[in-house]
Amino acid sequence: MTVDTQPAPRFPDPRDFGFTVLDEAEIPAELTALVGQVRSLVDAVAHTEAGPEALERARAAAAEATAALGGERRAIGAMVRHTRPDGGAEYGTVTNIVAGPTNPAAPPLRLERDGDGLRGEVVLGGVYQGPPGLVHGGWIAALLDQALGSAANAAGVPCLTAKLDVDYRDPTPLNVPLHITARVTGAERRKVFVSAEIRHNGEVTAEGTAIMVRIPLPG
Ligand SMILES: CCCCCCCCCC(=O)SCCNC(=O)CCNC(=O)[C@H](O)C(C)(C)COP(=O)(O)OP(=O)(O)OC[C@H]1O[C@@H](n2cnc3c(N)ncnc32)[C@H](O)[C@@H]1OP(=O)(O)O
Repeated sequence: MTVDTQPAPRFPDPRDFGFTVLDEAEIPAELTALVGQVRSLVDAVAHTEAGPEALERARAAAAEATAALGGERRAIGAMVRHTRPDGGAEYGTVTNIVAGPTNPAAPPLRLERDGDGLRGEVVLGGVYQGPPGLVHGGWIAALLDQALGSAANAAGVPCLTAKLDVDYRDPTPLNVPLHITARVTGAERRKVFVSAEIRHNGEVTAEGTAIMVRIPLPG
């Protein structure tokens, strides 16, 4: 493989390309608490065996909570900036389905730099179930895609996934810590090659490799 490009040291500021960006510190604590509460609600609803009266009370309370938000919506594409301890900035969409801090449907997965790559830990509960007691294969792919994309983007250039390969090596259990690692393994022209693993108790349950393609930026 020819490695003929070097990653740029800094990811471009999305504001320069017309995106709204908020700093993660600007997310109100009340919103973070609400997101956590809704995650608990989704888990409770998915697994409830409550009777009709309790279900109707819960539905009415949920409708009231929806109305309380007043229809004020953040724009699609809004981004959030995470400032690393070294002062560098990382960006993601604020409602990213895997890692978005305001998305109750996101587990969420938080990835931190670790040497040349990224690592993170996540616990997926019953709402991520596929086969009995196991994480849905599509969500395993989603976790890997996020880790792979984040590793490529952490190298400093915006990329999109062009090709994703997932090797499901062992069942991935629910309700246990899953350790995720990802790293860039090479680059060739606009292609960035990345590799990631999900481990439980030190054993690899799934591996992913991807070809990410760098997006040409205006100017
Ligand atoms: C900001 C923080 C982000 C946080 C992480 C987010 C993680 C989530 C990541 C995602 O889920 S991204 C969303 C899913 N992916 C997409 O929606 C991408 C859809 N596809 C496209 O938009 C285009 O196909 C793409 C930009 C990937 C490539 O189109 P281009 O027209 O720009 O590229 P082109 O066809 O010129 O190919 C450039 C190189 O890539 C190679 N390539 C393109 N598609 C490929 C493919 N599918 N498989 C293998 N190689 C591929 C192609 O062969 C070529 O290689 P060479 O330089 O060797 O000639």
